[in-house]
Amino acid sequence: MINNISLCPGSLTSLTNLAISTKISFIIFASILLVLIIKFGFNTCRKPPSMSTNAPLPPGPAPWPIVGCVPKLLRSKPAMRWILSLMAEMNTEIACIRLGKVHVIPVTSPELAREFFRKNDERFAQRPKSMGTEYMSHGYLTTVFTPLGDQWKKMKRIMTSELISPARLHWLLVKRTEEAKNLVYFVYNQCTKKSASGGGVVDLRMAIRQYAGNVVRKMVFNRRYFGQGREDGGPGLEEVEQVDAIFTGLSLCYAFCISDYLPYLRWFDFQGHEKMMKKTMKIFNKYHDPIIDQRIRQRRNTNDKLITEKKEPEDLLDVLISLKADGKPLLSTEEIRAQITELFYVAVDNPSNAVEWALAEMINQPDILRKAVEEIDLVVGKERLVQESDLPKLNYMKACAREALRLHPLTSFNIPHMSTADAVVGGYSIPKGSHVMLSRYGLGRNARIWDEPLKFKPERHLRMENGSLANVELAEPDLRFISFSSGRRGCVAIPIGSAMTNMLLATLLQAFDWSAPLGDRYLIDLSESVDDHSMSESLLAQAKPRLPLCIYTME
Ligand code: HEM
Repeated sequence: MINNISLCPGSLTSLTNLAISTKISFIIFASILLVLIIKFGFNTCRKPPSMSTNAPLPPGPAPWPIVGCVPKLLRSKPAMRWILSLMAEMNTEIACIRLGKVHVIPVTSPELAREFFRKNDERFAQRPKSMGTEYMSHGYLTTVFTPLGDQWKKMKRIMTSELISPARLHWLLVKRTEEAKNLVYFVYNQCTKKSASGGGVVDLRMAIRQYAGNVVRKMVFNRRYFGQGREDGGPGLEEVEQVDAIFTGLSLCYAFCISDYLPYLRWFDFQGHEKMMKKTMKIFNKYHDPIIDQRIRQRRNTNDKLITEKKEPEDLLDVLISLKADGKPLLSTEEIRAQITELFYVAVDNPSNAVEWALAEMINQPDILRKAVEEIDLVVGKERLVQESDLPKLNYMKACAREALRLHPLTSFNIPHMSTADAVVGGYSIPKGSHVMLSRYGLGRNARIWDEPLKFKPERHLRMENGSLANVELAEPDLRFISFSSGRRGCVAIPIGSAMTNMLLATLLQAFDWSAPLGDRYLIDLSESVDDHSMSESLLAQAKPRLPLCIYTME
C-alpha cells in the first residue's frame, strides 16, 4: 500500500521531476493540438490527403487533428457497434472514420464490396499490421495475417499445395470422420447420463467448439487430447483452455486497439489488449511447443538434416517438418509453430459459431428443423451416420448453415484489407493506406439486398436448376454477405471450411431430436453478446437420441 512506502529524498525528487515532466508533455501535446485546430479547423481534416482527385472522402464524423476520432472511439464501446450505428444514423453504406492517420473505411454495400475486392482487388490486397496479428503470426511468419510479400507467398503456397490440397484433405478424411463419431458419442453421454428417459440438456456450445478444435488437433497433431482426456469423449481442461484462447485471441486481433492507429502509445497498453494477447499466446505455446519440438527432434538430426528413412507423415505437423528446399528443411521451427497456431485460429471460430446459431434458430422454428431432419433421413437413412460424401444431396441442411453464416457472423467486420495506392471507389476517394473493412454483419443484414433480413429463412438460398434443387454452397463470391470473402486475400480453404460446418450441423441433426431446455413451448433466447455477435449465452438444448444404439458407441 502506498502509505507503507517510505521514500528517500532522492526518489522524492525524481517523482517530483516525473510529475513536472508529465505536466510539461501534456501542456506541449495540448498546445500543439490547439494550434493545429486553430490552423486547420475540423472540416479540412475531412479532405483526402494530397490526392490528385476531387472526389470526396466517404461520409463520416469530423476527426480531430492528429488523433482523429480515437477519443470518440474510446467513449463509444464497443467500437464495432458504434461504427455500425453511426453508418445507420448517416444512412450510408460506406463511411470514413479517421483514427490517428488511418482512414478506416467500413462498407455494407455488396456493389461497393465487389468494386473493392474484384475490380480493384490488387490495390486492396494488403493486410494492415496490428498489435494482435503481430503476436498471432509470430511476427508475420504465416499466411492469413501476414502482409503481401515473399513470406506470405511462401506460406500461402505451402497452405494450398501441401496442407489443404484436395489430395491432402482426402487423406485426412478418416480423422474428420472419427471426430464426427466422437461428437455423437460425447453428446449421447451428456444427455443420457442426466435422465432416465434417455434425453437431457446438453451444453451445445461446448460440444460444438470442441468438435471443431478436435478436428484441427487431429489433422495437425494426430491427437484429440493434449493431456489425459475424458472417457466420455468430452474435452479435458487443456482442450477447453486452448479453445477459449482461440476465441480470446481472435477477439483481440482487430479490436480497434488504440496503438494500431497511434503507435507511439503502444508502450502504455491503455486497453490492456497486449497483456491479454501475450497471455493467450502463452497458452498455445504451452500445449503446442513440446509436441512440435519433440517431433522435430525425431524427424531432423542435429545438423538440421531431415532423417529421410522415417515413416510416412501421420499428420500436418509431419508434413510441415518434412518440406524441403535444396535438401534443407523449408520451414524453421518458428515458422512451423506460427503456421500451426494460425490453423487453429482460422478453422475453429466460423464453423462453430454458425452451427450454434443455426441450431438455436431451428429449435425456435421447428418446421425448419423438421424439414432438415427429413432430408437427412431420406438421403442417409437411420442405419449409419451422415458422411461428407452425402453433403451434395443435403441442400436444405446446407441452406440452413448458409443462412446462419449470413445472419449471424461472429465478427462485425471481415479481416481488414489495406490499400497500396490511392483509389476512387464508388465515386469516393480512398487514400493509400486506408483500412477497408467489409461489414459481415451489415452486408448480411442489408435490407436493400435481403427480403426480411432479420429472419432466419433457409428457403431464400434454394434455387431450381433443370427441374431439381441447385447445389447450395456456403461460399458467396458475389459478396452479398461474407462467408469466405473473395479475391486474392479470400479464404483458400472453402472445401474444408464448408465440410466442417456442414458435417457438424448434419451430424447433430441426424443423431438427436432437439428442443428448448424447458420444453417445446419455450423459445431459445437469441440475443447477442455485447462485444461480438456470438450468442450471449451458451446454447443449451434438450437432446434425445434418434438412431440405433450401436451408432452411439466408439468401436
Ligand atoms: C467455415 C470456415 C471458414 C470461414 C467462414 C472462413 C472465412 C475466411 C475469411 C472471411 C477470410 C478473410 C478473407 C479476406 O480477407 O477477404 C479467410 C481467410 C483465410 N482463410 Fe478462411 N475461413 C474458414 C475456414 C478456414 C480454414 C479451415 C482454413 C485453413 C485450413 C482457412 C484458411 C484461410 C486462409 C489461409 C486465409 C487467408 C488468405 C490470405 O490472406 O492470403 N480458413 N477465411
